[in-house]
Amino acid sequence: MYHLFKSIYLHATSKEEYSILLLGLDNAGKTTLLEQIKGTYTSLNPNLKTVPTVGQNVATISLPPPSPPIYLKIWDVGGQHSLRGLWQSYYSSCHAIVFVIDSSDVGNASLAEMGGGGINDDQGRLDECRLVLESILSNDETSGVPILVLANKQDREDCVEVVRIKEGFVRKVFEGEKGGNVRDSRVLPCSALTGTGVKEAVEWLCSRVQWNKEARPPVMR
Ligand SMILES: Nc1nc2c(ncn2[C@@H]2O[C@H](COP(=O)(O)OP(=O)(O)OP(=O)(O)O)[C@@H](O)[C@H]2O)c(=O)[nH]1
Ligand SMILES: [Mg+2]
Repeated sequence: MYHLFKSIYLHATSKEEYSILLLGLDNAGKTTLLEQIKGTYTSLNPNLKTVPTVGQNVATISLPPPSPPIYLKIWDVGGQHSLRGLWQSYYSSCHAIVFVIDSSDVGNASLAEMGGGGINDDQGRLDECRLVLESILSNDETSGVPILVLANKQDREDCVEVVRIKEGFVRKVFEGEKGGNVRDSRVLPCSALTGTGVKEAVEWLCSRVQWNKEARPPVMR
């Protein structure tokens, strides 16, 4: 009887917790995004003066009503080339991935012919971004995991607009050979620095991890 009451009590008082993994090239804005999310959903002061991440940062948030009472545990990992090998150790336990792109560093001219840029094209880091996104999508352990692509730094004058990133880059990667399985995905604009688009991103994640909960069940906390 004790055990029955205990399990009823635990069920009534615990919340579902989902892990969200922030990935993307170094300098994309992952840590700034995590800080902005902390500032929006917790009483902690955001520190927007970031330094390159070596290792990981983590924050747990819950959304105010009418959002469902769940926790999102958000993992921010370093994006430098030498640190990307660590990413896969997070794949099997994450419930959604956010791929952050620096929209001012993907080369405006070359988006129309992704990967085929001539010598004078301003490629930015488009090719590197494509290879990294492809390697995430083609990993078996991310199969079926919802992916949100954030076209970050939309506050910058030299940014490429979200529709170009979506049509000229993301769609091609998802539909390409290394696109992996069909999965829930979305491309949204944001500015981690100013906070524009951050709530929309978190709300999308919140709904998608719950839709996918039979495939990737939450941890109870
Ligand atoms: N203008 C603008 N700058 C941004 C934005 N997001 C991040 N930055 C700047 O971009 C630089 C890198 O941001 P970080 O958040 O440290 O980048 P990161 O993705 O965590 O980088 P790593 O830790 O090396 O993987 C910092 O100077 C940020 O202030 C944004 O939305 N707009
Ligand atoms: Mg960082």
